[in-house]
Amino acid sequence: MGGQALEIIEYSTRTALAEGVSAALAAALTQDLNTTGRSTLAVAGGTTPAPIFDLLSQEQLDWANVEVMASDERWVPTGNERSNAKLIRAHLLQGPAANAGFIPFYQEGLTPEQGAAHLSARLQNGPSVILLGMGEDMHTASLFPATEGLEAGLAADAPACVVMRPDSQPEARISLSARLINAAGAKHLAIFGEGKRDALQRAATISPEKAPISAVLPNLKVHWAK
Ligand SMILES: O=C1O[C@H](COP(=O)(O)O)[C@@H](O)[C@H](O)[C@H]1O
Repeated sequence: MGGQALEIIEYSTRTALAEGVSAALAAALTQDLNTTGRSTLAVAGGTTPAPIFDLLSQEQLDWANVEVMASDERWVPTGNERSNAKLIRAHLLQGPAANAGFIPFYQEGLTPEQGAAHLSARLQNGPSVILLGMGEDMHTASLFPATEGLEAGLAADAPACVVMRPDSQPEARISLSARLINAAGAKHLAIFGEGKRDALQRAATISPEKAPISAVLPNLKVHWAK
């Protein structure tokens, strides 16, 4: 496998990364709003993006015409500490950005499969702007290596959303498929630490089945800080 060229924007601090990524997302949203009057933003959950959300939420954008969703969700109620929706509500849908719409993935009373089917019907166009995260195991969104459901999530004709039940995780997940992620006009990845940078560089030489992040590398803008 030849490997894919990676352009990594390095920042001297995590704060500088948050400023840079927030500005890049705001610029991509502004471009959409100026050209079509609307935009859709998907964002990672987990431990990395809260400082980016805090800054982005304060941008003076036409948030009423922006719809926000997670790149993936743990199948837990919104009040649960592990809910990505809870993180997004607490850090992104605040201040001016409180005017944005929000598309929740978790639906009380539905199985993950039912939830994914509903979302796939609703999200045919997918997000225009996306902020991804990545684990050291090279998962992105909730496309986890060597997990049932990954083949469907990587397929060229994948539905918008797939269900994943990674052995390493305590609950089922719903993830945007690689097809939908790659359809976004602006794709950003924010990662911290040497371990994730090394993993990303390794992933560029490995198949998506073993390193799902490698399925979304084309046109991906990578932001890294120690
Ligand atoms: O489980 C998840 O993991 C990834 C990476 O999270 P981090 O805590 O290592 O930053 C995240 O991008 C994804 O949205 C989340 O659900």
